[in-house]
Amino acid sequence: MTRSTHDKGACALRVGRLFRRETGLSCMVAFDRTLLAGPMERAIDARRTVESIVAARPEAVLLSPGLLKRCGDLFAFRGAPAVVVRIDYPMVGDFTLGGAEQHRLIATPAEAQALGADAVVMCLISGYDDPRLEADNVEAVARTARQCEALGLPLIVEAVVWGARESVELDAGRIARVSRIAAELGADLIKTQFTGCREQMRALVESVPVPVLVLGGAAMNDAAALERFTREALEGGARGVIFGRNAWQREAVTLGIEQLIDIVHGPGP
Ligand SMILES: O=C(CO)COP(=O)(O)O
Repeated sequence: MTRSTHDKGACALRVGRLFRRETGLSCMVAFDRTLLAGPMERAIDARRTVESIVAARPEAVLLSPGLLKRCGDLFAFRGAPAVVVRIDYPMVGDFTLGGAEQHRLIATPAEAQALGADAVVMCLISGYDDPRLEADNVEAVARTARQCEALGLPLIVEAVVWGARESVELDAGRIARVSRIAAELGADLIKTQFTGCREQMRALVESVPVPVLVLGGAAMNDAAALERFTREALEGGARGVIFGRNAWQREAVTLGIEQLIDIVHGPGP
């Protein structure tokens, strides 16, 4: 078997493990915001938050490299969620450095895999104030995709319209554009924004040749609104969700995530 055949198979195998067999969908929890924001409400004791997330058994949990080092043992049992590691540091929006946008890699795919990663995440951001940053970001995604291919490690690209040049209003066309670019650069999965419109999600999904997951954004604090948002995205063809604050900032973290899992997959037997 040639190396490339083997690696393509390894990546497909690992991508498949991120989805529930019965539904073909995935409910992931992103607990990586504190990498950029520092301590946050309901995430002061990071290990406790990870414990509460893992107890709900989502398909995967997204963590920073440092938190995986401190909390990896919480995933060391059969049937535990997969571990996805963020390997970049996007300084945009609230996270600019002294007001200036930047983007940096913080680990290689091989380093993340050595920590126990089943997949890695990095951003492709459309809308930096300085367009050269977008070019650098494109190059970093492409280089990382080639490294992931050599390891058979899935690359999830968070393809988003975020930077200083973008308006706050979500633009479905621009989101679809950056998602397609991410897939063409070599992403195995896309994590992107959802405008709330099923038809716009359908158009995006049809134009992107890899599975699409939607991110959650700021906590809605409204279970019905969150359910509606999730259902519309899935009806639009999204293969799942990867929610952060709308998962771990809920009042009862484990129960809230269990409810989210039921929305995605339907109630258990
Ligand atoms: O995109 C995310 C960070 O990876 C998810 O976090 P939020 O849902 O809290 O925005």
